[in-house]
Amino acid sequence: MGNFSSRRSKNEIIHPQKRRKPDIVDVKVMLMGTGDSGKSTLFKQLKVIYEQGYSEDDLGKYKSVIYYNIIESSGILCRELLKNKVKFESEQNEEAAKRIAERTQLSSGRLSAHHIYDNQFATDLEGLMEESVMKEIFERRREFHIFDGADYFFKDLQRIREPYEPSVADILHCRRKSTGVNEGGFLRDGVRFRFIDVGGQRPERKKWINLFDGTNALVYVVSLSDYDQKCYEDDTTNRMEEAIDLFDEVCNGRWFQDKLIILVFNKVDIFAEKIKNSSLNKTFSDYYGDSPEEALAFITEKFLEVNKYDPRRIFCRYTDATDTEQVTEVFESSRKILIRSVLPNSPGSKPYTIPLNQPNKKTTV
Ligand SMILES: Nc1nc2c(ncn2[C@@H]2O[C@H](COP(=O)(O)OP(=O)(O)OP(=O)(O)O)[C@@H](O)[C@H]2O)c(=O)[nH]1
Ligand SMILES: [Mg+2]
Repeated sequence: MGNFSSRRSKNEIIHPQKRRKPDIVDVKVMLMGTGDSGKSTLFKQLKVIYEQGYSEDDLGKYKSVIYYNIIESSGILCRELLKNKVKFESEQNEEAAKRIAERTQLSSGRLSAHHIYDNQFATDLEGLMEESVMKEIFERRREFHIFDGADYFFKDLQRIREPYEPSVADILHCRRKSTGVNEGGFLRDGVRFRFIDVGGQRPERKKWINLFDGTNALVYVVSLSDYDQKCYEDDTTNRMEEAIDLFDEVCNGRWFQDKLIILVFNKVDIFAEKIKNSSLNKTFSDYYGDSPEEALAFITEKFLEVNKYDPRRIFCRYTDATDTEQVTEVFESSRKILIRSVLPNSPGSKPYTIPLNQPNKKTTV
């Protein structure tokens, strides 16, 4: 084995002060929450906001994810229509639904997305989206665990026909369930922020504990639109109740008792639409309010009240993870809170003063 230092001549010795790199402080942040809450969407926004964004090459890689999202969702809806023997407006539409149901069967899983999503498929689906029974079932899509980006893509099917190049907005709306660990971040003012994005579905949570070492803060992501939906995993447990239980477990567990916690209430856009027609009282019988603001405050309180430790260390933020402007505001205010927490002696640092339940100003419901 070579001895590297012995090879260095006297002339090469660098003055220690010149050699010293500026101190960089690492801040490790875990992004956690139940499945589908929007963790990876926020994670993708880090690249848009703090890095060089998505290159054409990066965008192209999402093409098959987007096709699979549409294939899977349209298959579920068509099979449901056929199972219920609904009356289509035309025989042509019924035939189209049968073709889609067949081509999206699990046995077609061996075919590539591009192979399934051919011209015939695109024409069938575009035609079906004008069919009234399809429109009706599409309104009920969340009962069948259709991903939240479906509305965005199904309204724009013609653009997705070949030759199709995904946009950044497409990347933010598509859905790929996380099964491993995504790690990324950025360097700002001598602080390297490392964000860890994990899978939130039940089997994925078993892996979380292996990642906690050295964590400085937790960003717990809640999907506000979950309040009237059942879990993908068992189709019986209410999603928001599961998110509250999981938050209880995590924030009171030994790893995060003394850590900074930022609760990000996500999907404000879907929540704002949904709350007009679906009362929170169906899920929480102790809710008696009737405005969206009251509903939001109630949900916030439901999460905060499980915390058994110093309540001032939990900060709440409200956002739509697909909206870069809103997410920038959330990340920037979180970055400041993190710096104050991790580097308490940094210039301009102040003790925590942000009161509980104070939504970030720009976000309205
Ligand atoms: N409309 C809307 N859609 C959102 C929002 N946040 C996330 N989505 C969509 O919700 C779906 C799921 O988001 P993900 O970021 O993949 O969820 P996740 O928490 O990473 O899920 P797992 O990896 O399974 O734990 C995607 O289709 C996103 O585009 C939001 O605030 N508004
Ligand atoms: Mg994910």
